[in-house]
Amino acid sequence: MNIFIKNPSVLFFDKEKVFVENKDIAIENGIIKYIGKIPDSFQYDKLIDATDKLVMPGLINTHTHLPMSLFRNFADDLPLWEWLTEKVWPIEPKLTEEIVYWGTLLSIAELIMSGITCFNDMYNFANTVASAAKDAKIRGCICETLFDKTRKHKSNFKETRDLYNKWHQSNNDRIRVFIGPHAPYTCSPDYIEEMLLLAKELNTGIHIHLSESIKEVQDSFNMYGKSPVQHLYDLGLFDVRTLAAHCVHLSDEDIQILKENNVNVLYNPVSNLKLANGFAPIVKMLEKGINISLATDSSCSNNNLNMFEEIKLASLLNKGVTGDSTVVPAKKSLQIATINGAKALGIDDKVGSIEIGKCADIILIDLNKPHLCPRHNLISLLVYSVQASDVDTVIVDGNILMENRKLTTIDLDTVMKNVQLCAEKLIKY
Ligand SMILES: CSC[C@H]1O[C@@H](n2cnc3c(O)ncnc32)[C@H](O)[C@@H]1O
Ligand SMILES: [Zn+2]
Repeated sequence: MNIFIKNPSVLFFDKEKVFVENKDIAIENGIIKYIGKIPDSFQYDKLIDATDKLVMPGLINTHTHLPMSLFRNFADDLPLWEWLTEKVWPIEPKLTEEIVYWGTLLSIAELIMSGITCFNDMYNFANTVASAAKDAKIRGCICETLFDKTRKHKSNFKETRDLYNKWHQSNNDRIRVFIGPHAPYTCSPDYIEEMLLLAKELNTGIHIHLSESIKEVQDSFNMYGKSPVQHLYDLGLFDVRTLAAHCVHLSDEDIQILKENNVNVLYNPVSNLKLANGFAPIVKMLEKGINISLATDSSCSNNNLNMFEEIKLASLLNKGVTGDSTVVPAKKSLQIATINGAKALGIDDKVGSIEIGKCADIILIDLNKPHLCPRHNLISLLVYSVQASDVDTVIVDGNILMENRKLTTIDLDTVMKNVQLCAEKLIKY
């Protein structure tokens, strides 16, 4: 389908410059074909009048556990270890493919409705997560979580290999597959080394939780005599593309290792606050030139998938923590939520910014709202004033997934009904 977006304000990135200009956009077969003057010869199937709308790259949520929408508001006000071992891990063995499918689809509806066009998920039943992503036509990276400690059975690599063979670069390259060691504290060194070999063989990356809590760091020193970052570095894990979620408790030496090894840090400000894990040293890492991207974590530790909350918090929290109101300015938060996510996932040649030749993964924000008036500065407006419900239209790979806030690929009433039934089956009140 060819789409003509007429008269929008458009958010552009040019290296470190972030700016808004009024330019028409033409999309041909999923690709941004023209920006600005559209040739009279351009034939389109769909005209979108974007007067009073702002077009920006779709948000990229780089660390999710999508099926955990089923556990929303089920385990709150607990520290990470109790949250995992007393509430979440006891209930996860009751999940089935069907339950996971509905939970994932609910999360995907929430992603689309808050302007997220791409996710990076870590969960079991990754095949089912991929099926839901395929059905909804959203872009996403998946991995089957691998544990060999704290679980009865060591997960084998067959599932990951099958997942890779079935899904990697499938659906017009909307779906990619990573290797998913859960964390340094749930995977033994030998097991991590085997995963590294697999990642090298399959030429893909690693998605892992890292240095999330003080307990994790203390346990690592007790067990290995070194920090979790140093431990993974010594195992050679950072030889492949690594996406490390959280990275809250880091020494200066850890930060240097992350920088020297091009580790991508997936920043989860709300989840880090809610589980009382603390504040990741984002300003220090940005100063070093580490690629920071943004994420929500799961609906069980957040308790939603609203990236606009994370964007605002990324700016506010780091000002509060450092006592410096100039750090993580609005434009930086917008980069962290879009192009930096694409860089982390290795797809910045395809998505993450509005550029000719890139895939049309874009969202339209309705500016005709009282809390968005007057419009002094559209970049500040996007970070400090916009709400997820202001997202009007969402396009992924040239497919319209939401128009005037109506989902086109998901029957939301059916999904919500099924999720409620599944949640009642899982959790007896
Ligand atoms: C079974 S797949 C993924 C695994 O990770 C657990 N999880 C969710 N959020 C976090 C987090 O913030 N830190 C560590 N582990 C987390 C989830 O419950 C699953 O068991
Ligand atoms: Zn997580």
